[in-house]
Amino acid sequence: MSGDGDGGASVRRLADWDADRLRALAEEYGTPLYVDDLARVRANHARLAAAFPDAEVLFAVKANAGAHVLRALRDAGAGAECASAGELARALDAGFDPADVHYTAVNPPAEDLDYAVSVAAAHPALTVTAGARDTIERLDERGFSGRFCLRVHPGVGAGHSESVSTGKDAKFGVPADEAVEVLADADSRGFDVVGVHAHAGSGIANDQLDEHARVVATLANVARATATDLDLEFVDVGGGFGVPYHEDEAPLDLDAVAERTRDALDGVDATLTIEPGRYLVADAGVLLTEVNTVKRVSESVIAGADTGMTTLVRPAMYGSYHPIRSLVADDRPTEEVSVVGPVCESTDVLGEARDLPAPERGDLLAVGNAGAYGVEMASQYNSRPRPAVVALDGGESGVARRRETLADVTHAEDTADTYQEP
Ligand SMILES: Cc1ncc(COP(=O)(O)O)c(C=O)c1O
Ligand SMILES: N[C@@H](CCCC[NH3+])C(=O)O
Repeated sequence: MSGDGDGGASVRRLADWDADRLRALAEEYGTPLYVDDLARVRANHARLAAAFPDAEVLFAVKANAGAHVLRALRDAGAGAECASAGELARALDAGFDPADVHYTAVNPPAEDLDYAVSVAAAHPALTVTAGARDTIERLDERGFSGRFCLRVHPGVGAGHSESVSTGKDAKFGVPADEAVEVLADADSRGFDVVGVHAHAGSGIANDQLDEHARVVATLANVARATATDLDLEFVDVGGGFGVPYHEDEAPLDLDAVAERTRDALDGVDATLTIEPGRYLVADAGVLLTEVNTVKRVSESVIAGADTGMTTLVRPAMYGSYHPIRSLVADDRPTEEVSVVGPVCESTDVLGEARDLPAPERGDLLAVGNAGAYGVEMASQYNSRPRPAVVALDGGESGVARRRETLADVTHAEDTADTYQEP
């Protein structure tokens, strides 16, 4: 793990992290602990920006909304794509210029829309993206007349699993064959129509570039069909750029993605916008957890760790693979180990049948690629406080998010009145 985020390397594997540094961080801050390396975030942004030199890059805040990450990406020159009022507030707090911020609503609650419309009134440079006729009407009802982008349902999906494919038979966007009419409607309501958007799904791999290209081509067709009536500023082809989770998986061929994107745009006269989340932060983060229980059940070895699905839900939720490394001296014999958490669910597993040094109580484990959709999807299920997050930057480290306490778990409840009043 070098201080420059491993420079231009297109992937940082879990094995590349400095074990001594991770052990020292666990010692200093305790476990479970998320570690986000900001140098790596910046390196990922620089590589992406180099592959898409003419594109506007918006960071999909949902992947990791920590202020440390947002500030690092803002300073690197990225904008922000926000899926909720909360993400919008966090992006503005982190100092993003509203001109570089898109609020991309999916059937937004009324409070979200009220907030977004008020932000748009105060900051006319903000772009609001909607993917339903209802959302357009609800914006109109609130007097919105700002920069507007239409999310299109392209009819083509992609991603690491069916559950994260958004482009086909899903709730997102207006069907592509209705897009021209809906854009004209938004225009007639006085919205400043500036763009079209689509997102195929999350975790697009090298063998899904055809799907990606079809999504881009669909948007390009919509843009061309409206060109005489509307002066579209940008075509936003979404995010979804995948990263390798398995140790032997090849990195995404970013140049190929960029080339297929340019080809599919086929000369459309508008800025290309991309909104990656995972690609910028996944391999910049690890989760550190300590083994507190070792069991040998039949032929299996189970290492019970001090955290699991409440901290990193992806394995339980999608069956996702995250690399796991034991940070103990590697002179122990290797065994096939399942790493499980402390939650009362059988799916509370961080990794199954991994070749690891025979586990012992007190071992420190690192779970890789935890920088995206890790702490963001953490919960307090089983009344478990969420872990701390530490930011690394070169030789420096500091708490980016403090460890929650039991008081944080109960603070929204007025315990004295519980069960007293209806
Ligand atoms: C609209 C939109 N943009 C961007 C993203 C970011 O996706 P990823 O983190 O896979 O790049 C998502 C999530 O899938 C999304 O729904
Ligand atoms: N949360 C998902 C990705 C979905 C992103 C939001 N559309 C994951 O962890 O892979």
